[in-house]
Amino acid sequence: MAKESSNGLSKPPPMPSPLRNSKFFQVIVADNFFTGSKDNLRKWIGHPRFELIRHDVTEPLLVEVDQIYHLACPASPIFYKYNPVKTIKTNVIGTLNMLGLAKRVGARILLTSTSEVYGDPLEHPQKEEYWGNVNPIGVRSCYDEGKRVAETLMFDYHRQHGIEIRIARIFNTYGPRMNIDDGRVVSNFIAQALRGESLTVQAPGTQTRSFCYVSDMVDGLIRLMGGDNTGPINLGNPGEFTMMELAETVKELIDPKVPVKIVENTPDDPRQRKPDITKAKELLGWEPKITLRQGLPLMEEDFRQRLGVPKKA
Ligand SMILES: O=c1ccn([C@@H]2O[C@H](COP(=O)(O)OP(=O)(O)O[C@H]3OC[C@@H](O)[C@H](O)[C@H]3O)[C@@H](O)[C@H]2O)c(=O)[nH]1
Repeated sequence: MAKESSNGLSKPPPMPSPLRNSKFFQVIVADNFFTGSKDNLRKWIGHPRFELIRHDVTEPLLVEVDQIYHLACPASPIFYKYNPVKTIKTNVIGTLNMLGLAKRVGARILLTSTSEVYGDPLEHPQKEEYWGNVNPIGVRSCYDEGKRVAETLMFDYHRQHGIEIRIARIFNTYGPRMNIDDGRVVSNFIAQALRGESLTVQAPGTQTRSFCYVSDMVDGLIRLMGGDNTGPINLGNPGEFTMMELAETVKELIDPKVPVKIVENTPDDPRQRKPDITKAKELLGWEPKITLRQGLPLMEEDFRQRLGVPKKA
């Protein structure tokens, strides 16, 4: 049972799943493949302790598990805005279904929430105690309000039913095997530079983000799941860059000749984001190891292979 709960626990948890005592890990992946790809799972398909189910979390899922990583929801703004009703359904109905599953089988459940719960933040860097500055009727709200409701549901199930919960607030994350057309800034710039196209910096270019390499993120999520703290805990790399700086770094790495083009932005774009990761350091012993300058070349290599662009001699 979680030792730390900021809001007090009213009920003991359901009997923990007996699967906790099993000798081997088995992994079941459920994905509707709206943004995910089977190709990324190729090496596990056919493994005796791996199972892949085409499933949409907006429908109930009946499986026997002892840990649930509830990662479902498109995370790129262009994808989550594409079908906003579906996005909020995924966050509300999907989270209810996953919590229902956790309750039925006595599993611990981890939600990947987001830095977007802080909205366009008025505090910088963002601490977990900050309640955020979110527009409830904006075009991003299907995602940021969706994730805020998902956090609420997690805590309500924790307080009312004793479910063991973990919440991570993930900041912008990148790495190999990311969808080339994901639409987020790191994958866009790398793909554009490799194709010799202009890097599309959305105006004004002074807005900032903090970029976390995928293996650091996965390490943080596993520590959070295995630890004693409910969260929410920020997981992100505190290195902060303007989009113009990111474009210059990608140019320098891949092709100094590609131009930078300032393009139109949407009015909802947050101006700054940087995690305060004191909690993750203290409670999980976690901090990112891979800097942006170390992570970008690893992603470049993977994108080169997939785009068929050889390295210049
Ligand atoms: O081609 C592009 C794409 C994006 N951008 C800019 O880059 C910045 C970052 O945008 P991204 O699309 O990568 O995503 P955001 O950082 O806004 O949100 C993301 O970060 C937090 C995650 O939890 C969310 O899943 C995701 O929404 C924005 O200021 C955007 O205007 C560009 O300058 N050019």
